[in-house]
Amino acid sequence: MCADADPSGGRYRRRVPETETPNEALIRFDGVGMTYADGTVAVDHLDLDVAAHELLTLVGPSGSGKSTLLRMVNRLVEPTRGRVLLEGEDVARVDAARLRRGIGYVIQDVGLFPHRTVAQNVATVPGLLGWDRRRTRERVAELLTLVRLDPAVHGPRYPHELSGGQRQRVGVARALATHPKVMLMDEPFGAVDPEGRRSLQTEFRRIHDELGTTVVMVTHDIDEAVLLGDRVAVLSQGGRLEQLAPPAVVLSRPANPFVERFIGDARAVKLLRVARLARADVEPGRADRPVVVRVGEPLEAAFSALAASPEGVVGVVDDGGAAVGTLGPAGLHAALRRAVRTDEG
Ligand SMILES: Nc1ncnc2c1ncn2[C@@H]1O[C@H](COP(=O)(O)OP(=O)(O)OP(=O)(O)O)[C@@H](O)[C@H]1O
Repeated sequence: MCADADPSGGRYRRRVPETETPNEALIRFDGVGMTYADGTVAVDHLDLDVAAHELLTLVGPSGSGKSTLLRMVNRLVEPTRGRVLLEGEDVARVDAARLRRGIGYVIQDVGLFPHRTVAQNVATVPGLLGWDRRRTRERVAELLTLVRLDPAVHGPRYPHELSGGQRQRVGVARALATHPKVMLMDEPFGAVDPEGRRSLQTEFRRIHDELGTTVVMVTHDIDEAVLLGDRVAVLSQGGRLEQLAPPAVVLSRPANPFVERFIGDARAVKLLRVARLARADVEPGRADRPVVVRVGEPLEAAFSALAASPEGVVGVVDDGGAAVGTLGPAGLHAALRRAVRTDEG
């Protein structure tokens, strides 16, 4: 399949190094189930593959088993049936401490050590692994810069001297310290106010695109799930997988009434936000129009620009600002159709 036929708009595939098989499963939930000691069936029976470099969001109402599933990967929960394979290896056979050192884990309130500075917090796992001071210091500075904190200013501070959003950034930096292949995130931005949350989400997406770390993220917020995920897994009670698909497909073709209800209102608006303009949608030529949109921008921007254009045509430029061509209503329609196309259907 060529990149333009990819329902994620090429976002995911572009990040996969060419030497790797794009759809190789890094994490496999193989017939997993979890019944807690009091008889609660959190997850009944679930099969699910997470591809290398993918950002998979697990979304569903409270009690649908999202955290239980996530915690099976780093063995904070041992499934009562089935197995979880990480790079083909049953995690139950891997020493738990070693397993966890290789997996980043970010939770809602971060769990930073209050009496250690930001820099010391980020250096926690490198310290456990015996990295020398210089290597650790360089890595800490690199990571704080990556999450847009200033190592000189924020590094020496204590967690209580930061805002909630900044603490969450430190949590992300700490989880990335040892270049983990996998990041598990449980409502990572849940405690942050809505405005800070949106900028953290955008930045986390950028970091993910840059690093290509495989991420499984739990959220109960469908907007967050479709904004961030390469694919979205919608769960209901008992860890039942109601739909697993790229965001544009979930939004345009919910698998059943449960998913439709869970998405709620404004599906079309959400779809315009997650689907992105690709070169294939553009009429090649000069972008000599007063209103201009960029390849890769959400279709929402193209839609607004078209609505504002008296002629119903806007210019399109690439990332570097070079002219690519023009976009009219037919191109926008084609872009939407491409976004919602799916191999399964
Ligand atoms: N240690 C436990 N003992 C007994 N039941 C538990 C335990 N942990 C979770 N559960 C139950 O398992 C079910 C799934 O819980 P889980 O935390 O995985 O759901 P969730 O989808 O992450 O929910 P939330 O969005 O509220 O965090 C719930 O009914 C919960 O009460």
